Amino acid sequence: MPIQTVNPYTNKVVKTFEELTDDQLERKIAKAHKTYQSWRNTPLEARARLLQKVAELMREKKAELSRLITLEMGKLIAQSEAEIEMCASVYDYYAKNAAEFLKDRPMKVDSGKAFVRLTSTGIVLAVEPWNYPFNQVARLAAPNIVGGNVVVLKHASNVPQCAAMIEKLFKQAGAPDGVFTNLRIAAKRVAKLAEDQRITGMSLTGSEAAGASFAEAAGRNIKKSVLELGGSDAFIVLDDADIDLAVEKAIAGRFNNMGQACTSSKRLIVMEAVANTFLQKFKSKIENLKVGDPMDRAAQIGPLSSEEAAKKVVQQVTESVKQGAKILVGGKRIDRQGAFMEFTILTGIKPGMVAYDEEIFGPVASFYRVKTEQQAIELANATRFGLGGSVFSKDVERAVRVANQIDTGMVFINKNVASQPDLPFGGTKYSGYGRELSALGMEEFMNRKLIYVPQIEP
Ligand SMILES: O=CCCCC(=O)O
Repeated sequence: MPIQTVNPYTNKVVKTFEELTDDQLERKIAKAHKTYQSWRNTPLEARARLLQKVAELMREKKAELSRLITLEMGKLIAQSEAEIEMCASVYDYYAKNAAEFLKDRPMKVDSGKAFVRLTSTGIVLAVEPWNYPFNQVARLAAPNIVGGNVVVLKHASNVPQCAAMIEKLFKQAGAPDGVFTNLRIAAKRVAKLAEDQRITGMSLTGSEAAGASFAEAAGRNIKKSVLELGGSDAFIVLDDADIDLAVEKAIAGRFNNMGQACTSSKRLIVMEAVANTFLQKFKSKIENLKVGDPMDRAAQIGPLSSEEAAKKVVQQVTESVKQGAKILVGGKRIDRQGAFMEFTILTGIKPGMVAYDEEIFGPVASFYRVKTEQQAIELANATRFGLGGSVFSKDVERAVRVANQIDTGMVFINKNVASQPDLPFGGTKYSGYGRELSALGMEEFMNRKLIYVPQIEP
């Protein structure tokens, strides 16, 4: 994959970038390593101030940064702005809470004194995806940098300008060279980086296949890794749900970012008693939306991230239809230039069909009817993925009881899954392991060091 900006609204190449040579790469890692020696000893207050400054700059430059996201991966401009706001709140959150999260943890011991202290470990390698090109980076960079680690980023090859901009923001905020470093390299060079002893932790958000080879490289080198991979989140609507609320959240959950999120509400599982009402309202809200330039605030449907992405999603739909699924709405490319496809609802999906077995990373809602709560739970769990899920019911205790039986890392009640800085984010099963955000995200690449002072007998 060339490292280049291709505008998915036009499918035109905007700019192509050279990869770093091996020498350049080595110089950047050496610099990051050298900087780590001083950064780890820089007072926490100064590290927190850096994050605050990054947050401020992001808000100041919101219009420019949002346009870059939209240019490179096609997100509707208002959603790009929301990403930048969210991202600034992640930097703020860790700036404000790091001192609390890093407090020594006293241990109960029979004699003497013992505590666990979180200490930094070195360079953390972040391999990040294009779908939230600023926010995915923030969730790894903020807790690690404030914790005293330094970060090197291998970003997706289709968002090189976003990647360069994040490095620039850190510099403008006053970060010493090497605290945050953008590595413009191809994915195939990551395995070699895993062998580098200066790199002490590795985090990847991406596909299951990329995660497996990344974890293998980390494992061979006895390195801690965190994986945030795909998902097939169930969006369960129980028979006592507020249907208008459920419809509103299902639209956001499935179609925000053109359905290109690991936590998109990919499977709508609705109890028979309310299924027709839900489906009719859901369908009516996605018909007759305005298709257009994602830079134009009036557009409601923009392009997918690339021509290949749009082709793949339409092909998954076509294959599912050949296998017996039905298209209720959409299902096709939109007849215009750019990586466009229609918002789609699929019904009649059965095990063995592509739509049942694979993650569909685009604007396709898979609709299922179930008769009972138990069937909803079983269907929700009938996937290799275990990232998130939602349960809708006016009876919160009932919803929590259902949530408790869903095998995922996160379940939201009466809300679509969406990250926020103070909630842990991550999955189980083939969706990966480890957590980002909240206090848990702060610990992944820190050393939980025991310090024990025995009682010296006089
Ligand atoms: O692909 C992962 C998307 C995460 C979306 C979020 O941060 O809510």
